[in-house]
Amino acid sequence: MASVQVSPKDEMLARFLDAAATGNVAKVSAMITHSSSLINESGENGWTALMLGARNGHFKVVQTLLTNGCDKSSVNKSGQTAYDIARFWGHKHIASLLANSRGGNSHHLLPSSGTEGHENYFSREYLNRMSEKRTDSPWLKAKQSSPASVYILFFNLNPLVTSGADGAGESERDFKLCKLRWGTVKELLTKPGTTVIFLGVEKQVKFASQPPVEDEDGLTAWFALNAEDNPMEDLQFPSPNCFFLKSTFPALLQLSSDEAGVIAQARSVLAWHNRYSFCPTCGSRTKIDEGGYKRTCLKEDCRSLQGIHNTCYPRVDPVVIMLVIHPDGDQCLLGRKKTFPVGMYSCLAGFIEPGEVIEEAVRREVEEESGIKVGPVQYVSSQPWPMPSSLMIGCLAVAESTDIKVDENEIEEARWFTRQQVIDVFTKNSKPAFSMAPRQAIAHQLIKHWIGVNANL
Ligand SMILES: NC(=O)c1ccc[n+]([C@@H]2O[C@H](COP(=O)([O-])OP(=O)(O)OC[C@H]3O[C@@H](n4cnc5c(N)ncnc54)[C@H](O)[C@@H]3O)[C@@H](O)[C@H]2O)c1
Ligand SMILES: [Mg+2]
Ligand SMILES: [Mg+2]
Ligand SMILES: [Mg+2]
Ligand SMILES: [Zn+2]
Repeated sequence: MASVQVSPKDEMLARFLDAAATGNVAKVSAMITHSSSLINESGENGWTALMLGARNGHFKVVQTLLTNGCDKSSVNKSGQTAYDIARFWGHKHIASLLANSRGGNSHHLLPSSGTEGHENYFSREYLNRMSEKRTDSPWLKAKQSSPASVYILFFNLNPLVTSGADGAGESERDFKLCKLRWGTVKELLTKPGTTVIFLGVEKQVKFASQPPVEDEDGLTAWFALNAEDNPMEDLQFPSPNCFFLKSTFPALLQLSSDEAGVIAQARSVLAWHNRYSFCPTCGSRTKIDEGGYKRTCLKEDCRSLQGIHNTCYPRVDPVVIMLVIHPDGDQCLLGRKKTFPVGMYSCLAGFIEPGEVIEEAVRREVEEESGIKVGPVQYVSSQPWPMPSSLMIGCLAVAESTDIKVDENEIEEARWFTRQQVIDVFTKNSKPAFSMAPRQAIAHQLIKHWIGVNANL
């Protein structure tokens, strides 16, 4: 009996399809490098390598084929695409990968809701900054000595606060800013190491504790002071319960929303003065201008006096912080730094570099820290983080790969957590898989946003 002749071409195709069906990524990759036309060839019943990889749940095979330009739209003799097959067999993240790479769009994994209504801790603008008044010296001078003006005091960049809750641990307390009057701080204002900045005027509502003193123009100005030496001995404080916060974190997270916003502004500007004592261009002495919003070099021929220079103004360091969503849409990537409390995981974050847009910074930082490649990025909300002057730019992002490889210099571990594990942490349903950053951190709000929007929590 004559045996059926198999051509070398058919034999190669059979080996290629078998490699895809059994998840042999190395072989698939090697064969398409050697013979690129194989990639879209079909065998029995019109099944391509992509369909076989999708059928058997081989994510990396599918990914390799897609990366090498495989046609995702081909159908088998039953009219199914690789995407249909992956869905039918329940390989959700392969289906997502295929769906996303159809036209390269995985935006459907991102919530379509707007970002209005997001208010993060440290974000509330309680004061009207009135920047136009910063150059109005007579107005500023009058406001400084007005009995209606409010002073908040810092020592070592820690605010003077009062706390009602006796005996409670520092982290559970509700701190309130001590609002001082000119009469109390006027001696301090004359001391050489004291920095004073104008914060703005109260928008409308006054703090209940504030005495009803008003200026003629009806504007209550706020100033912030940073003292170089501990001012406690020299000053008479209105309440014996006033004290300077000892630690910045987490104590600064225990203020009311109104006061946290004022602290974000004041602490960042004061920290800038504290750390930029001399002209960054020539090293000479500087003087403080514009209500504390500018430092001008005192050396006449300094280059920083020619034109406008960012070295003269308070700095803000933009940081991207992102919740990365798995291609299956049902998991998110969280990491932990060595310094985190045991069991705590949070969003990845990193400073934006010069010449970089937000989206690219998200992609670079995620890949640097976790090895994950990121596709679409969606802005959600932002948060000033006055330690000393970051602006956290909160985003959701969709991963295009899933294998984690952490940069151990930056983070200790990164993991995918399922939506259910995250929900369990929020609802305290069962033994949680991890602990969350505090609610005042934008990381917490980003995670909640993802869960809330997708799971109607
Ligand atoms: N609010 C939140 O929920 C939240 C969450 C995570 C991180 N953060 C803050 O985000 C910031 C950045 O995150 P990261 O540390 O992961 O960044 P990162 O991943 O970029 O790594 C930090 C390193 O970047 C370098 N760097 C570059 N520019 C810098 C700059 N302007 N200031 C300081 N270091 C700079 C330093 O070597 C530093 O060690 C941190 O300050 C952190 O406090 C806030
Ligand atoms: Mg980093
Ligand atoms: Mg980082
Ligand atoms: Mg970085
Ligand atoms: Zn100079």
